[in-house]
Amino acid sequence: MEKIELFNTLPAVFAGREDDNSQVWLRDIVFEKGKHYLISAESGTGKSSLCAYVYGYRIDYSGTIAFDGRDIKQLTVPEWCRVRQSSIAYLPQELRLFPELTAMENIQLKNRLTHHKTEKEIVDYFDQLGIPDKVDSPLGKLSIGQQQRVAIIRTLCQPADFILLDEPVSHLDEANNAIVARIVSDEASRQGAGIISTSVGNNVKIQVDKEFKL
Ligand SMILES: Nc1ncnc2c1ncn2[C@@H]1O[C@H](COP(=O)(O)OP(=O)(O)OP(=O)(O)O)[C@@H](O)[C@H]1O
Repeated sequence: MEKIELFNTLPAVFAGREDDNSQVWLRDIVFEKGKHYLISAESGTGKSSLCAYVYGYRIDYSGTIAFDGRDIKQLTVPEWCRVRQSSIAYLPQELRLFPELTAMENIQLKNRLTHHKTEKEIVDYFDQLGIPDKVDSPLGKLSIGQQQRVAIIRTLCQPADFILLDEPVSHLDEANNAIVARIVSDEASRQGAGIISTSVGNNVKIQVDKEFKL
């Protein structure tokens, strides 16, 4: 997938609103593979909704979202499966991890489907992110910031044209933010992938090609 486009898109919940100040809603914009886009906004302005639309979780919007010119509301279930297997890697804001499984088991749920990383590469990520002792810990016993790092590793265990990160460092300190920025941009460069990240202020410190205010 080379590009994701939005044409005059607006969440249904905002219907009737002019949205003059938004650089995303009710505008025509394009996200190109290989570039980093930051979507910054206040709480409640629709960052997570936008991510859910692009990942196909929700369709409660007007206007059109297109992958390489194709309206995504027309995609079939097998096409959505392919998108999620090989085109878009997604870090949801609410992480969507399983508390009763270990950190590694959570990641392997994804990686066993994609075979994208070796176990050693995954353990290396735990080391780099400062949680080497948490590999076999039940996820529910990790702090929220540690859980966020596990979810980031899981996101990287997926081939992608676009890496979609919904508030990826909201629970992390500056040092871990910098580490996440490095490993995400390394992975994006390896694959030539684009990055779309959202932020309410604490944005991941990856050089931005274009910022949109929601
Ligand atoms: N599943 C949903 N279905 C319909 N409307 C929703 C849904 N989730 C959120 N909304 C509404 O969409 C609007 C934007 O919410 P959203 O979660 O996208 O904002 P956000 O910018 O990500 O906020 P935050 O920074 O607090 O996470 C809110 O008015 C919210 O009530």
